[in-house]
Amino acid sequence: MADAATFVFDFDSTLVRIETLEALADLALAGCPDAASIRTQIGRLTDQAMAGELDFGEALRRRLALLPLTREHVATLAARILDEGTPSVRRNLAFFRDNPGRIVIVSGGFREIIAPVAERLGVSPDRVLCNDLTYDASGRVTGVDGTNPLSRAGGKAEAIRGLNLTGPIVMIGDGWTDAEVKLAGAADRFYAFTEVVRREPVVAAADAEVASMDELLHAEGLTGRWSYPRSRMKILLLENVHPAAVERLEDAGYTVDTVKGALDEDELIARIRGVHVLGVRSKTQVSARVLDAADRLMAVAAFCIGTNQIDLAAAADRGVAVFNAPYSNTRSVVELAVGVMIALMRDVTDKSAAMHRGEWNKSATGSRELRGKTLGIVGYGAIGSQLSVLAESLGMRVVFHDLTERLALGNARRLPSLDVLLAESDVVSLHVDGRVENTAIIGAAQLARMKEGALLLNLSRGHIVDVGALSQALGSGRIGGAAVDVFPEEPATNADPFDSPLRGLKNVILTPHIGGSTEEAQEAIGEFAADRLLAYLNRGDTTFCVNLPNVQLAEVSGAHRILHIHRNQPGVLADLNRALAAAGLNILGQHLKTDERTGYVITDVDRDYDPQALDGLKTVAGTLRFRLLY
Ligand SMILES: NC(=O)c1ccc[n+]([C@@H]2O[C@H](COP(=O)([O-])OP(=O)(O)OC[C@H]3O[C@@H](n4cnc5c(N)ncnc54)[C@H](O)[C@@H]3O)[C@@H](O)[C@H]2O)c1
Ligand SMILES: O=C(O)[C@H](O)COP(=O)(O)O
Repeated sequence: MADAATFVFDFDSTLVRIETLEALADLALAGCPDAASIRTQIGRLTDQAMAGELDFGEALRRRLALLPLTREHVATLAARILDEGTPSVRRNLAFFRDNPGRIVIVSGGFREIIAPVAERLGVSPDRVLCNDLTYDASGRVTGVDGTNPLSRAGGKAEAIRGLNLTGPIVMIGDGWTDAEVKLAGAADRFYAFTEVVRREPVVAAADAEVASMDELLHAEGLTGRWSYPRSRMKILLLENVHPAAVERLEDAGYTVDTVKGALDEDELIARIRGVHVLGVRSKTQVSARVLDAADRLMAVAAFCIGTNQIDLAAAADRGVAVFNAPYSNTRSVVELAVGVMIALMRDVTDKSAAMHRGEWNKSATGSRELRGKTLGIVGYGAIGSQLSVLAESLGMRVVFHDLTERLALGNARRLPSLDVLLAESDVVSLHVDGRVENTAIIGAAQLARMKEGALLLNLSRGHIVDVGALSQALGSGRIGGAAVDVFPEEPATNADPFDSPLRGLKNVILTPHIGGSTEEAQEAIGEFAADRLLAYLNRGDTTFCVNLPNVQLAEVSGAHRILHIHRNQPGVLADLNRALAAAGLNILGQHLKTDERTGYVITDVDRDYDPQALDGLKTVAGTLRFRLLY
C-alpha cells in the first residue's frame, strides 16, 4: 500500500496567527525610545524575507541584532503562545491528534516558542525542525545556532530531507521559505496558507491557495471540523447591507462580497454563479430566471421585512431557503408614520419650503391636531398594530381592517371592510404586505370613498396604490394630503433619477423608501438576518424561513446531520429511510416537517459510515436538495 502523505507545517502566520519575532520585538522594545523605528525595520526585514527578496539567514541575523532580547522575553512569549493559535488550526486539533505520525513542523522560529504548540498538537519533538537561540552569560540573546540548517537560506528543504520521510510530502506555509521547499524538490505539493497573511508571490508559486485548515483538509480529501470549508462558501450581499451582517458572517468563517446598490435581473444573473448565499433588500428582484442561473445557491436573505421581491415558490421548488428580518425595522416605520401624520396635519413641509424661499405665512387655517381624529389602519400586522398603540397614546381613535383575524389592541376597533374604514377615517395608513393581489387596492374608487380632505399614508409597498389616481385626487383637493415612502418604480441606487406623478403637489410628503432606514433598524436587521443565515448554514435550522417548513434545531454534536429538502409527495420519508438503512446508517434522531409544497427531513446519524453510501440518498424521488452537515 502507498505511504500516506506527511504534512509539513510552517509555524509563524500558519499554526499561529503571529510572527514570533515581531511579538518578541514588542516585548524587548517595551519602553525603548527607538521602539517604533526598530519595529519598522524588523517588519520590513520580515516582509522581505517572507517575500523572497532577502536571504533568510541574513534577515534573521539582522533582526536579532536589532533587539535587546533576553531569555525572560522568550519565556514570556512561550507562556502565552497557546493563545495565539490560528483559528482554523484550533478548531481542527483533532486532525493533528489523530495523525501524530504524519505531521512535521518546520520553521525559522525558535524552539522555546514552538515547543508548547507542538506538544498541544501532539507532534513529537524530533519532528519539530526549528532554530535554537544562543544566549550570553547574562541571558541576552546573541543569535541562533549556526550549525542548524534552519539558520541559513534554503534551510527548510535541507532539514526536511534530513528526516528521510517516505511517501508524498505536503508543505503548508505563508512565506517564501515555504514555497522554496517545493521549488527545491523537498515537497511534492505546496499550499500557500492565507488565513493570516496573503503574499502574492507565495500564492503564485503554490499548487493551490488555502485560506484555512478546513480548506487544506478538504483539498486533501481528509475529514475536518466542518463538512465543507466555510471560507469556500461565497455570500453576496447587495443594496448596502449593514456592516454588522458582514462582520457576523465573516467572523463565522464565510467569504462575503458586498455591492452598494441593487442589481437588475441580468446583472444578478451574471453575478450569481458560484454564490452560496444571496442577501438583498427591497429592490433586487430574485426571479425564477435568477434562481435558474444560480448553480450553488442554498439560501436568500431579505435584509428587510418585505419578501415580495423574491419568487418564494420558485426558491422552494429549488430547495433554496428564504429568510427575512420581520420585526427589526417595525418601530422605525411606525415613528415615521406618526411624524408624517403630524407634518401633514400642520402642512409643515410646504410651510417650511416657503420659509426657505423667504415667505412668512403664519396662519391656522387648515391646520389640525391629531388628537380626537380617526386613524384607519389597513393591514394590522407588526407595523399596523404598533402604529395603533402609538396613535392611541397620542389621543387618536383607531379603526383597522385586516384580511385575517387580528387581536385589536387597546381601544382599536376592527371594521368589516376596507370601504367602511375609508368612509370613517380622517387619516388612512396602509400597512399591508406586498402580495401581488394587493396591487392597486387603493385606486380612484377607493379614494372617492374617503372623507373629503382626508389624508393618505403609504409606507408599505408602491404597487398598493394607483399613484395616477392619487395624484388626481390630490390635485382636485378631494384628498387633503399624502405621505408616500414607496413607489411602483424606485431608482436602483442614489445616483439614479426619481420621477412620479406625485412630484410637485401641495401637502404631499415624498420620502425615498426610508421607513426602515434608521441606524438602529439597519443594524438590528443585519444582525438578525445574518444570525438566521448562520443557523441555517451551520445547523440546518429554518426558524423564520418564509418558504420552507420551520424546524428549530440544536447544534450537531457527536453525529453527522443529513438535511433533505423534497417535494411534498407521498412516500418520500419511507424511501429516504429505506435508503438510509441500505447505506448502513444508524439513525440517532430524525425530524420531518412539511407544508403544502415542500418537506424537510433532518436526520442525525452515527459518524461511522462509508461516505459513498450517501450517494443513494440523493436519488430518492422528489429530492430537491441534499446536504451533509457536521
Ligand atoms: N417603508 C419601508 O421602509 C418599510 C419598512 C418595513 C416594512 N414595510 C412594508 O410594510 C408592510 C407591512 O409590514 P408588516 O411587518 O406589518 O407586515 P405583516 O405581514 O406583519 O402585516 C401585514 C398585514 O396586512 C394584512 N393584509 C394583507 N393584505 C391585506 C389586504 N388586502 N387588506 C387588509 N389586510 C391585508 C395581513 O393579513 C397582515 O396582517 C409590508 O408591505 C412591508 O414590506 C415597508
Ligand atoms: O421591507 C422592508 O423592510 C422595507 O421596505 C425596507 O426596505 P429596504 O431595506 O430596501 O429599505
